[in-house]
Parts: sequence; structure tokens; C-alpha cells
Amino acid sequence: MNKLEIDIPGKLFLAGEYAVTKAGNQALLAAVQKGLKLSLIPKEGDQSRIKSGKLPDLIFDFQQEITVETTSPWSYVHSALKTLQSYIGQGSYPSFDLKIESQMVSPQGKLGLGSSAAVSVAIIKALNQFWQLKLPVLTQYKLAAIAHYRIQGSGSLGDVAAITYGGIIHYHSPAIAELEEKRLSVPDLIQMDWPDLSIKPLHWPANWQLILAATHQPADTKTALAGLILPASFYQKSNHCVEAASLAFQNQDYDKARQALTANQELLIAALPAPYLSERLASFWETIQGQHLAGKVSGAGFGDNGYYLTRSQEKVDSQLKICGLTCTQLPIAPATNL
Ligand SMILES: Nc1ncnc2c1ncn2[C@@H]1O[C@H](COP(=O)(O)OP(=O)(O)O)[C@@H](O)[C@H]1O
Ligand SMILES: C[C@@](O)(CCOP(=O)(O)OP(=O)(O)O)CC(=O)O
Repeated sequence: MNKLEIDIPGKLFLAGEYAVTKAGNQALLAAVQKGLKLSLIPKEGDQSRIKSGKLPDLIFDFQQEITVETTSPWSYVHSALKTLQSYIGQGSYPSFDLKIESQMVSPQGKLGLGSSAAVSVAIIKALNQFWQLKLPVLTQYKLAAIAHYRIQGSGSLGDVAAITYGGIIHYHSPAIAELEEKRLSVPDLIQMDWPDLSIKPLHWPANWQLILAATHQPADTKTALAGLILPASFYQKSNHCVEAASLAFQNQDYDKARQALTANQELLIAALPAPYLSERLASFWETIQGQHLAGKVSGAGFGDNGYYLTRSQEKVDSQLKICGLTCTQLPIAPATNL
């Protein structure tokens, strides 16, 4: 096997945030071409090595049981290796040298494109290819999702789905907490249907572009989720917005997409504590509303990102720059062959 080079996308939530953290509720997500670049070469001997940025090298022998150190910066990688090992066994798979280069950070910190999900998916995808495991894409998602959930302990796993499938997806989150309580083996978990889970790939409208508006103020999603209780009506209304947005994408109907995303944004602003719409995000929201652009805050809010969709050269980027946001067009990552 020669050198293997793999691009792992980043993700952006487009609609359905917070509601999707409760099993069976919905979100719309896109995979974007700003993520991780992997290069993998075969290595002599029993030990494999992973390099990533400034972290000390991770050296391990896949024939020995992988240990997960939950407080280590390598925790997501450990967890992905261990989950895969629990599925395929400790056999004598060829050793490798893997280098991970990240495009998901800026000098101000993380960009909110889902680096922990990307790294979990990256390990599964890289070893699936290198060891020619031929894992179906749903199995890849389930393995990365288990690995990610066992470290983070919360979240909808929509980021893992978007990064695994590429393109744009309409997602219903699985009842992962319920599944984990059963303490099943990884092979049993992979084999069974996951209650509530649905991942439906959609087409990205040909002449629409996605623009990321980054606040460069990283936010902590785990803190945003802690202790949050939302009324039942929030979930119903959010799902309605996601369904409307999903249909608008399928019909390439920009105005309907704008209406659905606006309704979702207004719902989130009304339901969440005021700092959800940080000063920069408030300027962003006011600017795109003023220009009748489809878009909203992406993800948990309290910082991180907004996004908007364009069909031509709408020029709001300079206005947003004055408010402290920088805009970048992000191409949608290709969808994985199912
Ligand atoms: N390039 C990378 N190599 C190894 N681990 C990474 C890399 N990028 C992110 N991670 C893991 O993901 C964690 C960041 O997760 P988190 O703060 O939830 O950010 P995000 O919201 O981007 O997923 C890091 O502490 C590290 O464990
Ligand atoms: C609140 C959420 O629905 C969306 C959070 O989206 P972000 O894009 O903010 O996520 P991170 O990159 O992990 O910080 C939580 C979830 O669905 O897991």
C-alpha cells in the first residue's frame, strides 16, 4: 500500500440546534471543505504512530488493548481506536504512521467546525481504508458516534453524521443515552437498529454558496447545554422549521429557506438565555436580516459562528467585518458514496 491521503470535512449546523440533542428530534447539517488533512504510510514493526500538530506523538500497538485516557488531548483518538478495536478485534493489522493536519483552528482558537467529531471520524475512515475493512458508511458513523459520545457524554452526534456522510443531511438524533445504559458490546451496538436515528442525504442547490461568518469568540457547547430545560413546544416548532428548511433545500427555494431559517433563529433567540446572541452575533443577525439573506447562527451560539447563503455576490462581508466578524466562503464537502 502506498501513501494514503484523506480529507475529513468540518461541519456546520444549519438548523435544529438544541432541539436535536433530545433523541428523535431533527437538525439540518452541512459538511464543509475545511477540516483535517490526513496522510498515512505503512510502518515496519508492531507499533503505530500518530502525529497531530504540537501534541507529543501517540505511539501504540493495535495488538494490545488500547487504553483511553479521558483527560488526554488524544482522548478522542484513543476512544476511536478502542471502539474500532472492540469491533474488529486485536488482530495483527499492519502498522502505520499517520499525520493529522488541522485547518479547523485560527490564531484565536477553534473555529466551531467540530474538530472533536472530525478527529473521531478521521481515525475510523483512515483505518477503514488502510486495512480495507469495507465498513458501510452507517457502521463508520456508529463507530465514530460511540467513540465521541464516550468522551463527550452529551450532544446529538449530528456533527459526527455530517462529517461521516459529507454533503448536507437531514438528521434525526438517536437515543444514544438509552443505548449506552444497556452496556452492550460494540459489535452488538453496531448490529442493532438505533432507535430514532435517521440520516437522509440531501442535494446542495447548485448555485447556492455557504458563507461562514466567524466571531472568533470560541464558545463551550457543553456549558451551553448544561441544565437547559426547554418546553415541549420548542421541540415541535424546531422540527417544523427543520422540515421546512429541508424541503426548501430540495426545491432549491431560497425564499422558503430564508423563512424557515428565520423562524428557527427567532425560536432559538426566544428560548435561550440572552448571551446566546452575543454582541457580534446580534450584529450578524441584524445585518443579514436587513439584506434579506437566508442564514442564522450556527451551532450553540454564545460566540462561534453564523452563516448565510448566497446565490450571487451579495456584499455584506465588509459590513460584518466592521462588527468583528470575518466571512469566508466554504465549499460543501462531497457526499460519501453510500
Ligand atoms: N487535530 C487534532 N488532533 C487530535 N485531537 C484533536 C484535534 N482536534 C481536536 N481534537 C480533540 O478534540 C478536542 C476539542 O474538542 P471541543 O473543544 O469539543 O472542540 P470542537 O467543538 O471543535 O469539537 C481537543 O481537546 C482534542 O481532544
Ligand atoms: C447545541 C447543539 O445542538 C449544537 C452545537 O453545535 P456547535 O457547532 O456549537 O458544536 P461544537 O462544535 O461541538 O461546539 C449541540 C449538539 O447538537 O450536539
